[in-house]
Amino acid sequence: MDALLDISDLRVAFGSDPARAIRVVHGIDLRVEAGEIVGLVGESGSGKSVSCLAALQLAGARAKVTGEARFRGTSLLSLSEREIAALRGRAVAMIFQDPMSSLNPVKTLRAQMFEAIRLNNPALAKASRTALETEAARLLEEVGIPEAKSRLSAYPHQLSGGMSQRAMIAMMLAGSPALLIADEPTTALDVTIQAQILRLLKRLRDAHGMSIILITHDLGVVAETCDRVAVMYCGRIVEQGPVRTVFKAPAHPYTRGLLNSRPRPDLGSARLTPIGGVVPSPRDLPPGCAFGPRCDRVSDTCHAAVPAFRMDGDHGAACHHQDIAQPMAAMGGAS
Ligand SMILES: Nc1ncnc2c1ncn2[C@@H]1O[C@H](COP(=O)(O)OP(=O)(O)OP(=O)(O)O)[C@@H](O)[C@H]1O
Ligand code: NI
Repeated sequence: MDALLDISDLRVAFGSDPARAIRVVHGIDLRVEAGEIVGLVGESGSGKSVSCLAALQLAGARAKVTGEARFRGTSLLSLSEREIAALRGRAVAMIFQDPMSSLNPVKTLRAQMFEAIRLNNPALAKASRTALETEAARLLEEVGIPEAKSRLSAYPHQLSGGMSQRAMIAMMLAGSPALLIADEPTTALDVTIQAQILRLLKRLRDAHGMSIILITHDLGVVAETCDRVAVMYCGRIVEQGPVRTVFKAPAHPYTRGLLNSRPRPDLGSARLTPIGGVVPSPRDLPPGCAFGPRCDRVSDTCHAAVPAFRMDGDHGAACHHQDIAQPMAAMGGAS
């Protein structure tokens, strides 16, 4: 059966002159099944956002995108602007880190909810004010905004960060999307609110069978929320698999590094071991494996060739030394 979303060999470069274009995504493969929550992790600049934006034709006019991104079998990259615009919001929705910047500061929640409903729910495109009001209140209640009807007159600045993100999620639900791409949706929120929003996303998946791609820096968020995880480094997916498997027995040294550097309040900050070195710039990638210069297992082979991605069952990695994959016994797995 077709996956809900099937990205294959997706490449993104920026710049109009092909000879001088900066290549930032180097051929990624990612499948998302119906009802699945897939985490996309990696340090800043690894290409998480650009990959998702490119698949939806949102990477901007300067982006040169090749490869394939199929949604329910339809090739997204070959849709016309009108066709993809119709799909965005309805079948596929995106939410971002800073809900405040996505909300219009001079419009009430009511006006913005009505707009989202009219635009993304064809059945209510010409609905009466009463019908829109009922639907807006229903959506706000679904995302856990109490006394929804009375909140509709609020302006964005009257909502807390958590409430704003809930409101954004309510607007996105107006179109009943099958896939939600959530780009760092909780990074700007404090820990308690973050946990509430993540629980909300899981509840929406359970209630509607919605698939979610959750972009995050935070492996704790992945462990809590995701079924599968894909780890990106310098524009490539270097490891992917079920969250449990990847946390218990990471096959790529970069994944092991991320797991080791994850803050573990239970162990005290003394256990924090950051990955040495810095992420190379996409203008200046090292030859061979891009993680080579930071890797404790690096060998001549690593500098000579980019390692191919090898899948073993449902878990795979791109490392010349992945046979050295070791259980993360000391980490306690995905608790
Ligand atoms: N419009 C653009 N023009 C040129 N380069 C871009 C553009 N957008 C992104 N990039 C570059 O593409 C690379 C990947 O960026 P991207 O935003 O996808 O990273 P990310 O993994 O989402 O990081 P973060 O965690 O910081 O959001 C970066 O080197 C970035 O500078
Ligand atoms: Ni990003």
